[in-house]
Amino acid sequence: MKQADCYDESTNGVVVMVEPYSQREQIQQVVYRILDANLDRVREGLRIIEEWCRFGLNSSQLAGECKRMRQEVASWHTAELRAARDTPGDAGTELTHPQEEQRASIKSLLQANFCRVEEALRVLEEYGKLYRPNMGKAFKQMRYRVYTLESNLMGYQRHQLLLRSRLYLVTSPTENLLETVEAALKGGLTLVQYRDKNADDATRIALAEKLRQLCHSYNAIFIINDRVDLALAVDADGVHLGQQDMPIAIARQLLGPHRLIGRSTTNSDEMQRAIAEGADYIGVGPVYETPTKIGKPAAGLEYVNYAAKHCSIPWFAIGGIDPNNINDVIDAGAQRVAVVRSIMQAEQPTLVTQYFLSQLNRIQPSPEKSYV
Ligand SMILES: Cc1ncc(COP(=O)(O)OP(=O)(O)O)c(N)n1
Ligand SMILES: Cc1nc(C(=O)O)sc1CCOP(=O)(O)O
Ligand SMILES: [Mg+2]
Repeated sequence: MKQADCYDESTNGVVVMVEPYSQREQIQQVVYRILDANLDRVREGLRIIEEWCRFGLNSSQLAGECKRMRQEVASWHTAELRAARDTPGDAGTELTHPQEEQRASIKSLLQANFCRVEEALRVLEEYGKLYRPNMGKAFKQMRYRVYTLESNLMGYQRHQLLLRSRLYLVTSPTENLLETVEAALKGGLTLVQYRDKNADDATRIALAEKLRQLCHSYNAIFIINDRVDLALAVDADGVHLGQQDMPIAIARQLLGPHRLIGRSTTNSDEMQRAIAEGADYIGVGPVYETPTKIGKPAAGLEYVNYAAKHCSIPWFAIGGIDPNNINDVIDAGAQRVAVVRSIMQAEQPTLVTQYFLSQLNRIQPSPEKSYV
């Protein structure tokens, strides 16, 4: 109705007959309500994402992009759209999905809100065409900006976590793989690589899916050893490639700019090539000879020392590192280490993880050198 329904206090109970909306006007009101609700939805979702960019990632660039989009959305939220709001009459306000009540991680919280924003933008794009000639186009463009923001944010987030990660667990096949990895995650581990040289692909995919979920529920990075196709299949955070594995340039083409690529290196030439080819991190080793990689001669603490002086990207000393020699490796200049047996074969993986981290966290983080 355009005026008070039937009873109006201002007329002391005198019934005022009002002219009903025409069918066309009723439809217009519905469109206004849809636009009003979805403009709010986009702004709320962007605000939730913006808070993480600002306080969680300290990224004024990503937070600024969220803010600019919120302001643009606000400029479309006219008084007539707001006036159409009818919250008590909205049949959708009580509909919630059980997953809205619970979020497993920051990643799933962000993904849920990106999804909400993108859906609402699509609604604004379609119904907006009925309201203003250029509204559909404006929200289509914004939807693409949000896709770009999502991809940048997820990539940035991964990279930040890589920079903060001091300990890297490379798994070996065992019956209680998930339990052992979870125990290490409970000890504060933030970087895991799934490595199994012998399992068939079906087994690898099934285990990798479970490991990815587990790692992400602890806000840890999940990497696949050797296989770019498996990394894509299970939506891993990246891949680790040795000198005989796929060239980095091809892996980058397949994985896109935001997933991580690690490379094994044994000497300064391999290190410098890996950096030039765009690796996100390198393995530096074997520091000591190890039964986990039979036949690979030790590169020794000298190479660790070289990496400490010359490596411009995050690097992990690997090979034969255990609680007894970790301090020698640290003294040679390592700030990050990768281990297999020390955690996979530990009786108490949580305690061993905590011990490694306690030693590694004693070192002041020095920025990666900007020269090689
Ligand atoms: C962190 C890390 N560093 C080195 C390796 C070894 O990779 P590669 O040389 O390809 O040997 P395999 O692991 O495939 O046997 C690694 N996996 N992780
Ligand atoms: C998988 C691997 N790569 C290495 C390299 O130097 O490239 S050493 C290594 C095995 C490390 O196992 P552990 O911690 O049990 O010694
Ligand atoms: Mg390999």
